[in-house]
Amino acid sequence: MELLTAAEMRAIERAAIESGVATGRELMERAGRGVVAAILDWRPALARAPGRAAVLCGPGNNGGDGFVIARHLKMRGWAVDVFLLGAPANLPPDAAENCSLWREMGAIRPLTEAADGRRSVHDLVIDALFGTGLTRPLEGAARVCAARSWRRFGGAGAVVAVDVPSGMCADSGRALQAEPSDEAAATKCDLTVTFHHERLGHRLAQGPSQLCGDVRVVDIGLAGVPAAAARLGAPNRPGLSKTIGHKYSHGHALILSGGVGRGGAARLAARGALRVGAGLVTLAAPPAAIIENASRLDAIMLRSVKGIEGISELLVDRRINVVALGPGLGVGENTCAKVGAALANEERGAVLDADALSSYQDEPETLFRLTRGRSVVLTPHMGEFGRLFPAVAEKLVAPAARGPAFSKLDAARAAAALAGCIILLKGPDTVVAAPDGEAVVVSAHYERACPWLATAGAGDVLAGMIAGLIARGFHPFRAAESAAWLHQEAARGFGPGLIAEDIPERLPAVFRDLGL
Ligand SMILES: NC(=O)C1=CN([C@@H]2O[C@H](COP(=O)(O)OP(=O)(O)OC[C@H]3O[C@@H](n4cnc5c(N)ncnc54)[C@H](OP(=O)(O)O)[C@@H]3O)[C@@H](O)[C@H]2O)[C@@H](O)CC1
Ligand SMILES: Nc1ncnc2c1ncn2[C@@H]1O[C@H](COP(=O)(O)OP(=O)(O)O)[C@@H](O)[C@H]1O
Ligand SMILES: [K+]
Repeated sequence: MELLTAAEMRAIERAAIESGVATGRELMERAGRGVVAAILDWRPALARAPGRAAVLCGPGNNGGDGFVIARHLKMRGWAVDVFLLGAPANLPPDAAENCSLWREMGAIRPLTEAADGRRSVHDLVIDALFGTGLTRPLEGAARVCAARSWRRFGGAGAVVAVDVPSGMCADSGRALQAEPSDEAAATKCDLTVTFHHERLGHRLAQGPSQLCGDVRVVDIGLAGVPAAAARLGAPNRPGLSKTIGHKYSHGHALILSGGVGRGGAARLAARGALRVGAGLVTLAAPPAAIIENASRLDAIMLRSVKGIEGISELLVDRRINVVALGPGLGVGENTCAKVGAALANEERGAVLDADALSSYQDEPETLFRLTRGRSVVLTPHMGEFGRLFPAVAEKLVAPAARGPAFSKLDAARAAAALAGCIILLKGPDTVVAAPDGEAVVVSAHYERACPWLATAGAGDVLAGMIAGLIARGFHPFRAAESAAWLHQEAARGFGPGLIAEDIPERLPAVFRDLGL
């Protein structure tokens, strides 16, 4: 499923209008009617017993949708109070037409009346203040209404956003704020109803975690999506099945381990690589750590390697087609030397995580010279990302003062362009991006929420799973996308109480559910 920016959605709408598929009025009618149908489907009790609704209309076409919604609710027997920000005379044409139609059915009150402090008497509040046209932070009555939504409008049954919660940037999922000292303001909704395809903001940052509530997509008869649009990440099911071949045809992954007492992270990664289906997995440990690892490993092979030369000697074996390193290695020059050895052969894939990333915090460009144009995946969490890409991270943490705001997807794309390889930027809204701009959001929100993944070692398992899929012949982008999806799915299936060790053990059930 594609995830659109506001500009992409506008272009699709414009193309539909210009080609005569539909007029703007028709699209607005379908949008408003679709929102009402979606709400009543979402909460059937609201369909059985019409109550009282407040519709908050803004000065653009999002407000226009609001007037259509008001009309359809009223036709279904609802008592409807309509509040408008600004004057009817200033509305754009389609919204103005729908405003006139509403005025034949009911009154329009200024938004300031909805913003006053009295307890809401409404069973339903429709937030049609701003949609994809939001350019700056909310002010005045709109800001007060958004703030009231955090208290559920003083007792309202449900708050429903049209397209996006007002105040939230549709491209980034971030609430706009003028100054760092200003609190960001956006409506906190129980349901968001959007059109054609989801926007990126429904999947990134605060969008899914704090603002949108549930999300429903309404078909308004538009067709097509731009080729460059981002997608929702998926598991690449056909590539995951194993039908033919012996163990060597499924690749050989090498995981580099830390020293004595520091091998847990590498063992977790190795287990992830093996369970995801790599034909062979070898863990390479310093001689002093061999007994410790031998007592913990069976199917995973173990090799003793002494220093950087030891790693290079092992990597003479061309059948080892991917190396994963970083977890448990420690930050410093020695780890940089290991990265150099791991990346010496251009044909081999690599996954760099944790200390393999942080070791380059003083000289990220040294790392990028090694990774550019290579089959490499970097898997930073936000902290590691900030060390490698400080200028990019700064844009992401600076207050989003203007829409469209810089997004996590923009950040991952910028980083992939700098490093010249695949970036997987972690979190519940994990983004995978390639230097050519291809990007997916592997979303652990809504029905796929799995907050139990925020546990020590989960990232190490993910690095191993990516390596395992690269070993199996996946393109590094697909490996990162599929592994992140499987990782979440394993956590989702296991549920509360999950620890990192459980993730690889859950993969067989995930594969069975995929029908493999
Ligand atoms: N695309 C489609 O296919 C379809 C789109 N549809 C609907 O249209 C919506 C997009 O409509 P839209 O472009 O008119 O933008 P919208 O969000 O209503 O706001 C723009 C107005 O707000 C103003 N403004 C901005 N920020 C502000 C602030 N902080 N405080 C105050 N003012 C602010 C801005 O003024 P300006 O920035 O120019 O000063 C402008 O006047 C979309 O979300 C969907 O609901 C559907 O009907 C059917 C199909
Ligand atoms: N709230 C969350 N919901 C879903 N996944 C999460 C959440 N928080 C973290 N994750 C995922 O858990 C993993 C944690 O990795 P990381 O931060 O590297 O931890 P560690 O270094 O301890 O292994 C990442 O894959 C990340 O995307
Ligand atoms: K809205």
